Amino acid sequence: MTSIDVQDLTKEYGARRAVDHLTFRVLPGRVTGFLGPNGAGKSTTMRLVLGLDHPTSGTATVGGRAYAALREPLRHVGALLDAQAAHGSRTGRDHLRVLAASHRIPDRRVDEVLGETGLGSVSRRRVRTYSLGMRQRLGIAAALLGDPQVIMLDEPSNGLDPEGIVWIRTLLRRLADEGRTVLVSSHLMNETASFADHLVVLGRGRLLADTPMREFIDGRVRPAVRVRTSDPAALRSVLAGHGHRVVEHPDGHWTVPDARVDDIGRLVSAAAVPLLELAADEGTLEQAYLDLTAAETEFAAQPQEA
Ligand SMILES: Nc1ncnc2c1ncn2[C@@H]1O[C@H](COP(=O)(O)OP(=O)(O)OP(=O)(O)O)[C@@H](O)[C@H]1O
Repeated sequence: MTSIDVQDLTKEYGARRAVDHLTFRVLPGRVTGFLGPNGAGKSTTMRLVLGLDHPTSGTATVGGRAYAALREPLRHVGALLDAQAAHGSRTGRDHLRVLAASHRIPDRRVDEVLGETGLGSVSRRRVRTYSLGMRQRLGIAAALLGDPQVIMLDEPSNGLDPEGIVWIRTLLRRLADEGRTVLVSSHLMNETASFADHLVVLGRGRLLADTPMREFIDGRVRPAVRVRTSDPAALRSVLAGHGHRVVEHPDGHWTVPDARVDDIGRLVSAAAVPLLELAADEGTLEQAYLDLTAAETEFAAQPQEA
């Protein structure tokens, strides 16, 4: 089983502790979203896993071994940390061929990953002419080159167009379904919610959460019901009669906080109140995340004095 294991990991840069006694495990067969405010230590953790930096203390291993101890590491771990890493004067194809040659990976595989990442038609152009989205795709192609069991991507949706965002979502799901270990950092909550099964959340270098995504949301966002009626007086009366508060929105829909859709549905239909809409208002990852990280954000905007 090829997991990423981070054990009591600490990294200090001078007086600044970027990663602080961090312990978590990323398991195969699912996509783990890696979240945290700016400066929380996500990239540093990924760099430590890849042996690009040395921990002050603790360990980070892949399949039980330090990255530096892996022979032909691209065959074990594929990573995208910095989309600008490719040489601008090389073509995309040559960039991948150089990487492939260093790991005895056949050129055939270069063409496969170029096709898979949609870069086939631009593969003979120099990287310096690539858009940010194309560079991201090239970085992802490099990560996939060695057909690794473990994939780590730092902000892979960055610069991708809507079609690219759908593509990356499908790719991540497929990689997890193939039994690979997939760790993906992102600042985009809707995006992360669309592909992650599990979350690891950092704040100021420490672990804030390591839970399945559904539990993460349900544990922090209370259930509510969204409702719309053509008879507001009747709806208000039946809900108030059963002790429910309502929040009325300008577009005409109401929210009933701390309520379950089945209960509200029963009450309203028993009272024969006409309904135009009735739905469970499920919490979003964004709501849950902001609730958790409110105290951990180093660079929040300050309210302006009037
Ligand atoms: N090479 C370095 N030298 C000094 N400080 C560093 C270095 N790399 C990271 N840091 C500091 O460590 C902390 C964690 O940074 P890191 O880039 O890991 O956070 P992050 O969660 O990836 O942030 P972001 O979401 O903004 O990418 C920050 O305070 C950062 O300034």
